Amino acid sequence: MSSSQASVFGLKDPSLVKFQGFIDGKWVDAESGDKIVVTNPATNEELGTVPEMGLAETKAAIDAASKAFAGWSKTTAKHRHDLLLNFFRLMTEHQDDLTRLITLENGKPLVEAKGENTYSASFMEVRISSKFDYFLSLIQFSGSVCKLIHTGFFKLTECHVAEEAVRTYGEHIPSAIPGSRNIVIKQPIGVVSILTPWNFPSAMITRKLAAALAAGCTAVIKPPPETPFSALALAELSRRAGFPDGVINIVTTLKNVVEVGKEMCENKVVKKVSFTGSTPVAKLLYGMAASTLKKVSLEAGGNAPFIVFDDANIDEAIDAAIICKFRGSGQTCVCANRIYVQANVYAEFASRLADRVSKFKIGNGLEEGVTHGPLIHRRAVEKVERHVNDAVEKGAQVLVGGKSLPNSSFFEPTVLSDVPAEALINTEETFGPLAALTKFETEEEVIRLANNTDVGLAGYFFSRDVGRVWRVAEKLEVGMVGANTGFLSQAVIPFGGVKESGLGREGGPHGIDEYMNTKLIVFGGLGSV
Ligand SMILES: O=CCCC(=O)O
Repeated sequence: MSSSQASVFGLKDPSLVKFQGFIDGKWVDAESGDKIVVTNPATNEELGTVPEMGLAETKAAIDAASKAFAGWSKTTAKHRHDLLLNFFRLMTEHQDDLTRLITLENGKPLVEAKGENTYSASFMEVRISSKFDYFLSLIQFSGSVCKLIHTGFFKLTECHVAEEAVRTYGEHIPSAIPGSRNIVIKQPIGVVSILTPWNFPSAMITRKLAAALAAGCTAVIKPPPETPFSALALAELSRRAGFPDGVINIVTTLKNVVEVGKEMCENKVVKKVSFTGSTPVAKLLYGMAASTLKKVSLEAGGNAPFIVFDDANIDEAIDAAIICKFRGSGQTCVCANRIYVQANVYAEFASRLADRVSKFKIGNGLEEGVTHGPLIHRRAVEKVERHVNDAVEKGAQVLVGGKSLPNSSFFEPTVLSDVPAEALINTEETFGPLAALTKFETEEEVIRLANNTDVGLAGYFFSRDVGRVWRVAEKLEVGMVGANTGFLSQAVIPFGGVKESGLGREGGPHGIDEYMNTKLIVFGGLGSV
């Protein structure tokens, strides 16, 4: 592709738009010459193409990562930390362009895409003001959410993923054997395969990559075919930041995804697989990685309950439901999927939520005033449609929205009330802008409903009763609980789920550990010293 083709993206720095994969520090096409067409989900217009890579390119990328590991794993933690900070600064410097790329290929409005870039960069380094920027973007997005900001939040963000590079401490364990010492050290695990989804084209890469790089690992990344341009721009910035050839490699694929994924999970050289996506795919990859007993981090599907008790602050609960349900047009793995509201406050909550949702403006995320973009493709729209129709057939009422826009990837932000327990939405993650409200009577009943699912990523609830807050937080079968908040995501938290939502934790000190081996060294022969 020529620079004039890159100019359709309208970036200040068009050289961030890459139409090739990235292997061993070089921009490369597929051996076959085949291409994947990438479209803008808001307009269905073609944005450009990337190579349809296969087994040969995947092996080459793994080989490059393996050669690079020899040198990269021996660099000092301080050196890796400094390069990660360079990466962070470049992501911040090119914020406008990276934001625009996310909107163009994913569809989310610019204000949200900017929030994603800030979030994404924060995996490299968290600045206090950068998290503040993220919340500002949410304020614009949701109206009156500013009440969610409190000073304690900023203190929590003073720990950085890049900073964790210099904190991979070992241990000394007093020995049970006379004349010996037990020392435990941490070593980078090796080549890492990273497979990411389209809902966060940038942040789901850096959440894994920053920790891998900080630990001293090298990586082969397979971005999703819907949103490869953000990934390729990150590769370009990693080159500018000074990461050596082969440390970061990107293989783009669509049709060959099965053979590429299999190689990424089964190749003996790869020592760790990190995946974010659906539970069925997580299970497949887990099975493949088992053939060589690789370490895995799997962040899979959620079906988050969002519970409003009648002692809650209803204003705050509504603000939180808006963020929690409609962020990314509902295409976020931690989005509320089932909203349970206690009988006494049900009518008020339902009508006020519907009123707020009726004021959303859907459209092309590049346009001023648009609050919500399209879904990623028509298949995603069809799933939301199926869930709405099923719930309505089973007795639910449409309070607002309920329809798709013809021949497009847009679905009206929707609120359904009186959704029965047997509706599909209660057992499957919708991944769309559909708030499904169900009335409940007692705490015991709602805990049973909330936990009645095979997955357990995030769960949220609102209550001002301190005893209940502790009780419910402990009883929810999820990896992450929002108690009086609908927003959890930060670079420093242990992000991950229980049950069929996955394995492992990403982010902060827990995240870097996933990319390291623990080694014991027993020093003997020390006599009586
Ligand atoms: O969709 C998965 C990740 C969402 C987040 O990090 O907030």
